[in-house]
Amino acid sequence: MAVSEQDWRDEQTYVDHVRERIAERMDAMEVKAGSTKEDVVEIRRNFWDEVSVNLTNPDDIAETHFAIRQQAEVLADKERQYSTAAKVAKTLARLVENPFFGRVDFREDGESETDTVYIGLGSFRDEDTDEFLIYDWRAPISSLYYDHSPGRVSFQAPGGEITGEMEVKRQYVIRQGRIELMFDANVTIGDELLMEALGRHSDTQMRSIVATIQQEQNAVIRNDHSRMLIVQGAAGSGKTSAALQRVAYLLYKHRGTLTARQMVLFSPNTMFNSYVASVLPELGEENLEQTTFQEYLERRLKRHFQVEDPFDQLEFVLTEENATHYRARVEGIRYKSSYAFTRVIRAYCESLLNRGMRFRPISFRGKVIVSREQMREHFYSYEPNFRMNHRMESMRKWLLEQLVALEDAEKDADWVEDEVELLDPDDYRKAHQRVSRMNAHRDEVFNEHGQEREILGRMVVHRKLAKIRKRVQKLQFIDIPGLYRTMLEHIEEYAAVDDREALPDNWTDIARYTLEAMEQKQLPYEDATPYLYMMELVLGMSVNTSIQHVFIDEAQDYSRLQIEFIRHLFPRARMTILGDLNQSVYVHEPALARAHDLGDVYGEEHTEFIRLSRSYRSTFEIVEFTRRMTASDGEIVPFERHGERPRVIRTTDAEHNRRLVNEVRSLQDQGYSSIAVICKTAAESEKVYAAVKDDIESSLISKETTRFIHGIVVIPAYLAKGVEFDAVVVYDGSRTVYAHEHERQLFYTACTRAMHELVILSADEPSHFIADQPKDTYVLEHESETTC
Ligand SMILES: Nc1ncnc2c1ncn2[C@@H]1O[C@H](COP(=O)(O)OP(=O)(O)OP(=O)(O)O)[C@@H](O)[C@H]1O
Repeated sequence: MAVSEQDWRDEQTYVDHVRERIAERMDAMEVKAGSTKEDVVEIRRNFWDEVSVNLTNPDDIAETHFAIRQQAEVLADKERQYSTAAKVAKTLARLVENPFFGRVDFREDGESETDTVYIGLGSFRDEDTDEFLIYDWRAPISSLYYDHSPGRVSFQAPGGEITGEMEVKRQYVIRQGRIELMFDANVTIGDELLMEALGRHSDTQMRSIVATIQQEQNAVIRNDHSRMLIVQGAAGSGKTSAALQRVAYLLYKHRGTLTARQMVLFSPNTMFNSYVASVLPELGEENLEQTTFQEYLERRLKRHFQVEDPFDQLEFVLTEENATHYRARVEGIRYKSSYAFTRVIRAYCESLLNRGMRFRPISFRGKVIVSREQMREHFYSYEPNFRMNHRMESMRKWLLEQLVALEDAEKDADWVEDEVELLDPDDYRKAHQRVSRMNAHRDEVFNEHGQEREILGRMVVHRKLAKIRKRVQKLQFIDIPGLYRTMLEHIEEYAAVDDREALPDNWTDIARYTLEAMEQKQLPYEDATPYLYMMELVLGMSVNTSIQHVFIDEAQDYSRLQIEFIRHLFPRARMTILGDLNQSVYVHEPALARAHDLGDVYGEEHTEFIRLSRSYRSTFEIVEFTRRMTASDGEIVPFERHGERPRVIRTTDAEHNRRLVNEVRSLQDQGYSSIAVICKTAAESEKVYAAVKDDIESSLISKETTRFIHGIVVIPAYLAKGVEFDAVVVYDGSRTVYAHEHERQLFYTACTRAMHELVILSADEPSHFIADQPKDTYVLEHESETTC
């Protein structure tokens, strides 16, 4: 709807007025922040002058302690004031540039006056009139802007639902205080503004989307009742964006009780972390902790094994087809990610209460002091219904007692005698003091020398046993690798009758692959979570109770067991999982494949599913081409932003790399600066990079890359997951490269990274993932016809 010239003038006047008030506040804040900072410096400098330290007697000590605490509290309070002021100052600096992006005029039922609500990145209240000149985009009333068109509307306020009439919904693009675009929208968030946002070139960092959040995304962002929120959405439908704006929303809604440190995001790789790191700071919030599941596995298992990462596992699947154990391994990966295998692990651990627990003997100076048999006997002397965690606690206690008994038994041994001679004078002094204290109130004269000798002897043995004690404390007397091995070797005994069918025929080969790797102190990725799960069931779950919200992005990469594992790890947390089955590049069974079964992780009533079907990243033409590669093409809706149709270029081996260089150059000439040459594997990426690096300035991305790099990159498809580029050149989309069904998702992921242009080179006949598409969704060129 057109906006009149008078409206433009009025709105600009309002912008000017708001900016003036913000600027005044900024000046005032600067003065205040300056004086708070001076206070902080002053208190730090004079900290000890303000505290009188007197340690003469217990009363003085207590008084000194109290004075220090009081002074530390004053300092902490000032520091808090300063950091709050700094945060407000940052928000004001953002608001002065771009005070708001939306407006709704709302008349609440029963009221005669219409409120004009301007919506921006943060709230701003005029302190003289007590009027909100800008509302934070996360305020309850702001949801009107995201959820409704003008007409009858309602929103949820803390006190309940508020209904009324929305008379105007207006959107703005304001840069450095000038309104550049403005229009009235009558359908959700007007396409013009979104078009403007999506038409821009990509960046090294993801941007916030607050001005153009769509209704379906808003449902994800503001969902505050589900314990588990499962978001499934097409490539480019804004899952990651919605997740990050959701973090900002939750931090706003629960300010005072929730901090960024109580939230954690599991992401696909460290490069992705750097890509999304600027969104929350842009929204005026601190970043939440970001990690990868692999980091967690390695942290827990590195003492025992070198844990394979998912990328190496995938490289194996994509490149080692001729290996003798290929089929066994691929089937093993699938089976071990299934829920049937999780049940086997549980059944096995349950059976250990009756038999089969494996122990490591405890030896000291080459002599077994507690044998496996003794431990086994003790372990199985408990009542059968004595649970595993209680047994472990009792075993630990019992073994520590054995060590104390050993101190007693060994203290007079000859080797101890020798070691006593070598003790420090300080140890002698300590032993002497102890003896004096012991004898202080006794009338008889004791053999003080003998007493000291005994203390010193115990000291020697106690110290020698330190390592063993630590191992006992950590329950390292349980042979976890041995247990896992036994479970693999005798799996049929533990698979319930219903689950036996799920067991692959070639299980012996599958087990052998893992056992051989374990011999080499390596753990295949498909075994890492099952192994850790079994370990936790036996030794007790480690938990982190401070985390309140867990976000899992690219959730299609997780098995059901991994999701459950995370749930146990953070027992107090709510979980938001976001994924796209069409991008399941790994061969394991993704938990999302049976998303509705995930309802029982927290219970159906606490679980909600949301589907995002609009795809925003790529042009209409790219989405039309890619969506049919998936099984859910009907659920993927392109956004009406048009561009060129994808081009498939049939090359020859001899001309392939030259054509690649020409294509990249031509894309650069069209003004695209972020261009990805997407290869199938790391090995292919290395080869391509070596071949073209002298002709085009580019960077090779590997799993070790930690920063998202702008410019031209050569990258394996699986590492490009989650990120995007202005233009994508798929290095070789021929049928010899993308031949198998399990490579469909990889190919789809590669193609859907493109925002504006997609080019696919093909050194042979194009893959059937391309050939099966309707011919009018892409342009097929032949090298001979188009060589420039
Ligand atoms: N409401 C929106 N307004 C503006 N841009 C949006 C919106 N939603 C998504 N986008 C843009 O679309 C692109 C894709 O978003 P995002 O990466 O969040 O999608 P995704 O679903 O996580 O994608 P994928 O699964 O393919 O990694 C980003 O450039 C993002 O900024």
